Amino acid sequence: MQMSHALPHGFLFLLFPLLFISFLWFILVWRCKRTDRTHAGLPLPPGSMGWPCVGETLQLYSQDPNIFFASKQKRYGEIFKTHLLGCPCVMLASPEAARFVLVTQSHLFKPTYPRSKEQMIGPRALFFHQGDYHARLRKLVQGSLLPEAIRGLIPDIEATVISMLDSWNGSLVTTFHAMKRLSFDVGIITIFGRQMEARCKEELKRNYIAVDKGYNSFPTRLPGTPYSKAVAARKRLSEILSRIMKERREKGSEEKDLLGCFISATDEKGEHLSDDQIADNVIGVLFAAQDTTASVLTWVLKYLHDNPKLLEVVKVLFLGASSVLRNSCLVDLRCRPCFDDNDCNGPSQAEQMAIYEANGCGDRPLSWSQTRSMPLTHRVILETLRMASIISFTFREAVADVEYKGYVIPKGWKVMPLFRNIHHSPEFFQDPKNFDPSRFMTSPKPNTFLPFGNGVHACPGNELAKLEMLILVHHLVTKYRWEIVGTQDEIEYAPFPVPKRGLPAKFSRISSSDDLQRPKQS
Ligand code: HEM
Repeated sequence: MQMSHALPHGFLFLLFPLLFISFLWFILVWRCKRTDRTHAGLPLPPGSMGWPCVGETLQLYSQDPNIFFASKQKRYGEIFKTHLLGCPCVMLASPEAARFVLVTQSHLFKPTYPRSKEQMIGPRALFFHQGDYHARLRKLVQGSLLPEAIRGLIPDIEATVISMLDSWNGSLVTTFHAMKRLSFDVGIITIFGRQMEARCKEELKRNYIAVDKGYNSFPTRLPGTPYSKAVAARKRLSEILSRIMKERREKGSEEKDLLGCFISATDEKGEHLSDDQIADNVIGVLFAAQDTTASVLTWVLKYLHDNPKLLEVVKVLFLGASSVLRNSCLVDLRCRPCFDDNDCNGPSQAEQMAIYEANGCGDRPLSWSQTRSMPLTHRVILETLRMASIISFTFREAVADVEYKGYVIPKGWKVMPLFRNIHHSPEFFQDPKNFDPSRFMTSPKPNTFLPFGNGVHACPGNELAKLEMLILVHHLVTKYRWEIVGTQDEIEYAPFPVPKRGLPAKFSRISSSDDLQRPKQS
């Protein structure tokens, strides 16, 4: 009796887990088979979906994400599938594929962001949208960021750069944090013009910093967590912005800054944007502008620091000095066309010290045309954008089953054009690991250089970002030297890649008798 009783118990004890595992296995196989079958007979792209539920998320986060993407591309080619953060994804690593998703078939791929991030920035910000609403907002933002619109901002950006550099003099600075402060201030100038009251700016800044801190934290409303503090700060930001808008409307002011454009804009029915729509877009632009520009600026400083001969040439590339240049740059710059006679003849090639001297050693402000005549510095910025590729990829979601090169990208799947893989491919950029601004002497092949994205959502702030960088580099290299402190080659993700610990560096002002006035004749 006892025996016959014991047997079924032991059997059941084993049977239930076995049944449960078989059931899970069946669901998994069935789901895979079903997705493989249901898309017009086309196969899914090659690749691995990893473990049930977690997919390949652990593999991605347990190593440098760029190694994850690069090794996948090596194994599967330019299009492959994976499963990350609970979502099936297709990754695309060719210029042609990036153009397909972002430009030619962009209507089949909508922008997609985690809900918590969308709520934090504001769901009416342009980058969450497609179609008419997006086009309307984009026209306004783009209009305020065109070269004609931003050239008037130079004196204010320059004043901000000069006072910031002065405040760093003699101190140890976390470069990335300092650059964040700079790009925040430039964002404020662009949105609110030069008139903003100091008290109001401080209030905006304090709350914006709280939002920024909570933005990448775990999204829980538990009191005291960075996320819940960020939510409260975000609410206060909306209130502050409503107050500013009310004051402007009451005064009847017709400012031409971005906020002014938002306030005065009407649609075809004559309707204005609501305060919430404006607030979400103001905060959206600040977010889009700050960490991106700050990360790239941090890398510019790192690359210039690591390439002293290049720094020398950026400072002092002056007329008819090709022989001097050759001596100074041949040493380790692998004298390519940009550093020989062809490149240094002609006034457009005289670089930072020449501009500094032409402006009475900094007595007169930079002009727009001077910022357009910094070709080597400009190439340094482009090469930094390529090398650092701070936006390694972007996300879209397929709104229908889409066929690409004989594969199906199923509706609802995330689609990720991999900018960094393209920027680091030897097929498009020879010797891609080498920092070599001269490669931008000729334009890159179409769709191979996408630091600002491409298509309807491409970055409208790219000219402003470059202008800010040119102004900073001008004042930095003509008046300061900087030494990086501590480890130099590790990277951290904040969330964009930046040098470890934000690149701590010591800045010191150079007196006019110092060695920067003329290149060393080595
Ligand atoms: C070096 C600095 C910057 C980089 C690398 C950068 C990069 C990008 C990229 C790659 C996109 C497209 C994202 C996508 O397609 O999913 C984008 C969009 C955007 N960027 Fe930038 N950006 C920078 C600076 C700025 C600045 C300074 C501003 C504004 C002042 C700005 C405003 C925007 C906005 C509003 C969008 C969304 C456009 C839309 O959805 O239509 N960005 N940025």
